[in-house]
Amino acid sequence: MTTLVKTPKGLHGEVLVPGDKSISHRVIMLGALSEGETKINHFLFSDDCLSTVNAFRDLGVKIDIIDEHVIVHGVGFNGLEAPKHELQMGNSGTTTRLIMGILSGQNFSSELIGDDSLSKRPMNRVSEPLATMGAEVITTDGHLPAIVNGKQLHSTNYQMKVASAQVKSALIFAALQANEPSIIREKLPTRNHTETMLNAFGGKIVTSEDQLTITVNPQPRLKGIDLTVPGDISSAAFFIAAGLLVPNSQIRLQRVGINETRTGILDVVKRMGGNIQLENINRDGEPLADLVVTSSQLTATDISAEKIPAMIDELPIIALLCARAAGTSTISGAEELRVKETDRIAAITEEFKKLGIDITEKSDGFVINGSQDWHVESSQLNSHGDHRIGMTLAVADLLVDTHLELAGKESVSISYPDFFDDLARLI
Ligand SMILES: O=C(O)C1=C[C@@H](OP(=O)(O)O)[C@@H](O)[C@H](O)C1
Ligand SMILES: C=C(OP(=O)(O)O)C(=O)O
Repeated sequence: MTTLVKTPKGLHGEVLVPGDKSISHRVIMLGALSEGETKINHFLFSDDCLSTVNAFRDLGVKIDIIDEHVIVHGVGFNGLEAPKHELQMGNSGTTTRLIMGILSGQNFSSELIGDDSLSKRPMNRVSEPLATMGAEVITTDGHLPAIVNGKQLHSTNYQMKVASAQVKSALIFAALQANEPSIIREKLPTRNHTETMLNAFGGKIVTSEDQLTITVNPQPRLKGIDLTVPGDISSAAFFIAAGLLVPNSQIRLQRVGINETRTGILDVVKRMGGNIQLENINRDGEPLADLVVTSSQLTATDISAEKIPAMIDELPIIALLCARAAGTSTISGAEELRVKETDRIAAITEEFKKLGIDITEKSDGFVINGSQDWHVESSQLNSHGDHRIGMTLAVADLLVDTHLELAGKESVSISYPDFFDDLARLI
């Protein structure tokens, strides 16, 4: 891979990890639905989050970007305007599914379109539960393009069928516009940013002690806030792996979000014997810490369904940790990976085999026999247009002497436009 020095002698330095993608999407949405201004620091300027910014601009919301800061001039739930053309969702599943919940309760219709990858991803997981509230989301055989015909919504008491923060959040956004309180029951706890952020904006969302039942009180008057977005642990994950796997490394990852619905990777690394120290922990609002990562010898682990939501986007890079660890690791209950930007189970298996990794594809995950000694079978790697596969392969490149080519490396701009620059600075 042209930008990198082969097999570096160790990675050293600090990375200010870019803003959290999930939180960046939500702060634009909540800011738009609030009264007054929302001022955002450390917003993630990546393609996915810009899809959210552009969609809300198309809905009549003024959003200023001044230097590195974003100011959303909120219009309230009743202030969105009918878009003059289709809303372009780009590659972003989060934008699409959350906005469906918002648009379902408006008094106009909207059409949502997306790129080829997004147009293959399932949308009936959102349109069907929304229909229990009287919403009308008309998909194309369960996919985009979709038309959302805004309706007066009523409350729901809904048991979720998939463990998905996107589906949960769509239902919460719709429930805010309903006439009575709604109850949403999760299968497994998923990231809770919508709930915690809504409460910070003045909403009343109550989560049960086991995190599985969410009660949404409708018709809140939301007020804009000032927010500094924490670093994205899903982006930090690539440097966590690089720091652990490249011998003689020590890296400090600054101001990373450590919300416990997202830190599955930290638990896995600990179980595998990896050395990550948390420093400068700050628990005002979304918790943050610096992560200090030191090269470690890893041992194999098993990851099953109940652990998956807290590390769903980190599974490609966790699979790489397993590929380097001593022993046989299994990842199961991860069938959701098949409906991400690409089929991540198939893509990881195909690309890891090129690297000489002993990996077996399962319907819901992998079995991986780890080794420090891979015999590269093909140097022509492919991101499959998926940012997380691309960054995983870039970390793998640090571990082999063979010159590798990565097709589709530009896909990193979906969540981490400066990824290759930040990596190069550590070498
Ligand atoms: O709500 C969110 O911000 C996200 C939820 C997850 O998707 P699912 O809800 O489909 O699990 C995750 O994979 C995605 O990157 C971001
Ligand atoms: C799955 C992801 O995002 P989204 O669903 O928003 O496209 C991701 O970022 O890995």
